[in-house]
Amino acid sequence: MEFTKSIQAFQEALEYIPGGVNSPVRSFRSVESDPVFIESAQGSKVRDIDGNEYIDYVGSWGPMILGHAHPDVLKALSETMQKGTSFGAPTLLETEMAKQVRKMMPSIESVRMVNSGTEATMSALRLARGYTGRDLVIKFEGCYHGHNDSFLIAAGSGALTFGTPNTPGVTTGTAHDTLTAQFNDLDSVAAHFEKHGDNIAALIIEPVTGNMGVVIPTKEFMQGVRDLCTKHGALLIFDEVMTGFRVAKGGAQSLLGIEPDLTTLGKIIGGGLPVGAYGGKKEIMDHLAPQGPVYQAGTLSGNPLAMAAGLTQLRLLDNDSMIYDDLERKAGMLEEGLKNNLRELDFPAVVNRVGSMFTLFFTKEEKVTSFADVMKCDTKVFSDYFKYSLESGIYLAPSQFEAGFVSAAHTDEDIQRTIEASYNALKKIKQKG
Ligand SMILES: Cc1ncc(COP(=O)(O)O)c(C=O)c1O
Ligand SMILES: N[C@H](C=O)CCC(=O)O
Repeated sequence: MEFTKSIQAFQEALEYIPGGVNSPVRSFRSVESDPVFIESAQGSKVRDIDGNEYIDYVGSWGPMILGHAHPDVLKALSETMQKGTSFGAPTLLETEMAKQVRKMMPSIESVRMVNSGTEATMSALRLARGYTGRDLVIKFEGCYHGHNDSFLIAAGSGALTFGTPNTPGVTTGTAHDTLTAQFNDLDSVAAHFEKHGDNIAALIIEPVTGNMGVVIPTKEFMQGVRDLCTKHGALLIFDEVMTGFRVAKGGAQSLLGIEPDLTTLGKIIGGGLPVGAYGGKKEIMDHLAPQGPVYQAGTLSGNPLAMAAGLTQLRLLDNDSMIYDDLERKAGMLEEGLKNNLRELDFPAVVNRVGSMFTLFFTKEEKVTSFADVMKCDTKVFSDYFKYSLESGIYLAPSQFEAGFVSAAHTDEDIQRTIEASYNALKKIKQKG
């Protein structure tokens, strides 16, 4: 494969954009390469500016559950834009979106639209603080909730990939108000509640993690977390920016059978446009301005183009009775194929998957159920695996600490090609020794 144009484009971008990218995870720095520049995408494939085509498992980091450039989403966008692109005034589309969200995720009685997942979690935390009159928040090591100061403490995703889980620029005071606990370790949560129970406003969690790779919670852990929040009067916030409408139609909360007090959303809800949302019980949401005293606003919030794309995507997901079964079947086929490869080649690694989210962890451990397990992964092996995959036309997230996404547009042939490419990549790594 030729990457000449991408290499040149990156050199130029470095001159004008910090690190050459508008979000750190897009850089291939942690896998010691230059990023490929994408020109177009269709269905399950992305194409770079050198003309190379890849089967895409990044899916714009989650939103593209129907695949790229879905004709219905494009049609909704093109029809909506003829009427104007932003009004800064209420539209019917916003209420339609709120109704659709409540239908698919009934714990969300009332929802406020924002422009990113980061805005959603930032606003949900402010609301939780305003509602409870308390200051502290519990988050989990390795979980990522966007780049708000309060959550860039022991953060996952790019912050973990690039070795800055506690980024400079966050004040000591802010960091002091964030308590960290261990995923799948209820004692670590209980200890905080015992010590600070009457000043904890909220506990925020990725109910299935994606930002340290896919780690699955035990039922006891999640129920225990719910019970501790209820007992101590703290709000339970499920950050479903990644898992919402992804792991199931009703998100991780429907899979786990646990109702959070607030939910944050993003990615899929925008159909590929910049959107976030947060919602929950009306009684809590009514503390937001103008109804209540907690202030949060946005010039472009509920933007008609974003609403049109997101609503179209959500309705397609809601109305197709087979779509989640089909995602499960294809992602299951991929999981089985990857596991067979590992067995055949006697290659130490673990595949974690929930619905259409998966991670292949390069570790000698039997299971990956905690942040400590994730930290034992061999990122050097991942780096080789990533590069061999890319060269054979498979586009993965350039970090061990991320999830891969299967979309409705992936075909069985795409999955088979991916399994073969994975086998070849593992074999090359073994031969290299
Ligand atoms: C679970 C989770 N929360 C929050 C965010 C932040 O969303 P955004 O990148 O849209 O700000 C992300 C992704 O970046 C995420 O995966
Ligand atoms: N892991 C992040 C979100 O899920 C990746 C997206 C980004 O930060 O650009």
